[in-house]
Amino acid sequence: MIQLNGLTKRHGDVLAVDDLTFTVRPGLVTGFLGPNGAGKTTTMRMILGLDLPTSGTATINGRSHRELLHPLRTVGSLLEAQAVHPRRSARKHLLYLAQSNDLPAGRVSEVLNLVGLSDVADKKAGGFSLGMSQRLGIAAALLGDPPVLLLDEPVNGLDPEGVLWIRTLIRGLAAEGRTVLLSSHLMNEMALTADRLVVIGKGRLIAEGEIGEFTEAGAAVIVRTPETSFARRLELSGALVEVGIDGELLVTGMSAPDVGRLAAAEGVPLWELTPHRPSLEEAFMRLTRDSVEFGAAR
Ligand SMILES: Nc1ncnc2c1ncn2[C@@H]1O[C@H](COP(=O)(O)OP(=O)(O)OP(=O)(O)O)[C@@H](O)[C@H]1O
Repeated sequence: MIQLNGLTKRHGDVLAVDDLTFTVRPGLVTGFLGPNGAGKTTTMRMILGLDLPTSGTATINGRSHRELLHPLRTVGSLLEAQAVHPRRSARKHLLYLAQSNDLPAGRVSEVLNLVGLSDVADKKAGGFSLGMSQRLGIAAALLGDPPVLLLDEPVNGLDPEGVLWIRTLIRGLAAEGRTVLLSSHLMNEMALTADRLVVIGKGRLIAEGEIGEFTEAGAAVIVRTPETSFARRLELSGALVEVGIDGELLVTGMSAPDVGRLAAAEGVPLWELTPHRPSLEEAFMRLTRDSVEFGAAR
């Protein structure tokens, strides 16, 4: 389990992370989302003891990272910037990590096999493609067989086969009871991989919950009718109505059957009555539209 309590990080004038409190539970994949500059990497770096909080705490299974005797046995991580010596082979890199964490050398071959790098294990890591480097990073994260994993943009640079591979791997790790915190900008991928979401913007918590709750919250009914006064009639019955660019009504707060019943009772002809559930991407854009650091003018 990962627990954040009032976690805050200030870089000069920038409040990169602002009083974050949330829990990442075991046995689930928790997606960590936010627009560019929201503070995701800074939060992960503080959980991993790479940045010191200005205030607040981050603990992994009840301890701060610096209290962990053999960190790789408790938490594995993949951060965007990979620190691998370019002239060192994948195997040597992992052996070095294993030694410094008192892990058996035999574990190195196991993780190389698990990530599909056995054939290139003795090649210099400097010549690896982005996808191979990601796989090496994942091998390092899994080296200590840790109960907690933090993965920042793990599908970066992977081809479709690699993306499917990592999705299956991550889901399997959570199914084994591990705690997995995963950040990604790819919403479709997140929708397929995560069970829960934590969304932040400008360093602050915006929302958290089961993935289905995010799309349910934005559920609407698309209505087309030649009767322009029907929008007002819907509002008088408690619905919220937005008019789309083609004149269609986007109705929230009322189910499709109730819209249909009201139309029938009023004798209003309907040309369309379609329940609409937003994609995770639409739900995310709606949630974070006030927290985008570098957005296009609207
Ligand atoms: N070392 C630093 N010095 C000054 N400002 C920093 C530093 N690190 C991060 N920031 C600022 O803190 C904020 C949060 O950055 P962070 O990289 O954590 O966001 P992010 O959500 O990971 O973004 P992205 O999705 O673009 O990777 C940004 O405004 C960033 O410019």
